[in-house]
Amino acid sequence: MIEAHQLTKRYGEKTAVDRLDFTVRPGSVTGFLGPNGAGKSTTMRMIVGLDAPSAGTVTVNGRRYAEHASPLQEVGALLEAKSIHPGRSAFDHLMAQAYTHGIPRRRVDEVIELTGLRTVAKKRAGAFSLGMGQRLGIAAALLGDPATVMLDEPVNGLDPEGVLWIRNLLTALAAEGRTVFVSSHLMSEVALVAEHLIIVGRGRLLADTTVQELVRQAGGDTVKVATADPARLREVLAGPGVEITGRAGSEELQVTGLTPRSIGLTAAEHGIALFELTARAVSLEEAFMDLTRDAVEYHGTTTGIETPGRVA
Ligand SMILES: Nc1ncnc2c1ncn2[C@@H]1O[C@H](COP(=O)(O)OP(=O)(O)OP(=O)(O)O)[C@@H](O)[C@H]1O
Repeated sequence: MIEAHQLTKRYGEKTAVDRLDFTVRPGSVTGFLGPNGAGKSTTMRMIVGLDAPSAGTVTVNGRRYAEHASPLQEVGALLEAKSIHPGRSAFDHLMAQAYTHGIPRRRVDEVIELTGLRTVAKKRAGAFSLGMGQRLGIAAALLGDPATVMLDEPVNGLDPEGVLWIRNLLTALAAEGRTVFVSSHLMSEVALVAEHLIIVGRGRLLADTTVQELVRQAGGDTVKVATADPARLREVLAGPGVEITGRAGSEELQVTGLTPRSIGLTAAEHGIALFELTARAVSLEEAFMDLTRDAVEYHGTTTGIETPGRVA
């Protein structure tokens, strides 16, 4: 479990992390999302004591990282800046870490197996591909068999096979009851593994939510219906929990609270012809962009490319 209370980091004038409050719980994957520069890496560095908070606190399993007798057994982290000796083999790198933390050799063999590094374990880490280097970083993070696993942008630059491997690994670690905290600036990627989402922008907490809830808040699932008689269709569809909008004079209606199937059946019952019946799920990417639009530091200036607006 990771708990942040009013966590703040200032670099001179710049507030990189601004009074963050959040809890990351065991047993599921929590996505840590935000545009570039939102403060994700800084927050993660503070979690493992690599940066000191300017104010507030963050604890792992109830204590600050530095207060744990065996921190590697509490939290395993893959952060962006890696410190792997390029001349050393993957095995030697892991052994060196294990040795300094009182971890048995058996565990080194286990993490090598778990991360699929067996065939390259004796090769120089400096000659590793990005994907192999990432696996080695994850092997190191898992060395202490930690209850909490934290990965900063783990799929950056990986090929589809590597992305899939990490996705499955994260799901498996959470299923074992671990706390899994993973950062990304891509909603589509996180939505595939995470249940819980912590979204930040310019250092501030923008949302502490679930994937489902975010979709619902963003307008849920809307059905677009086109008919020659929108006024009558409105009448027959009206009911509790049903919301219908549409511009005056337009053949198009936007309906929430009904499935395309029930709209089609009701229209048929009343002899109303439909020209179009399209389910339009609000994409998570759109919901995320809506939420973070004001927090993006650098907007492109290309005209004519716009994010599709939300359906009211
Ligand atoms: N050591 C530092 N000195 C000064 N400013 C810093 C330092 N580290 C980070 N920052 C600034 O703090 C802000 C947050 O940076 P951080 O790297 O935590 O964001 P991020 O969400 O991880 O972004 P990205 O997705 O690009 O990695 C940025 O504006 C960054 O420039």
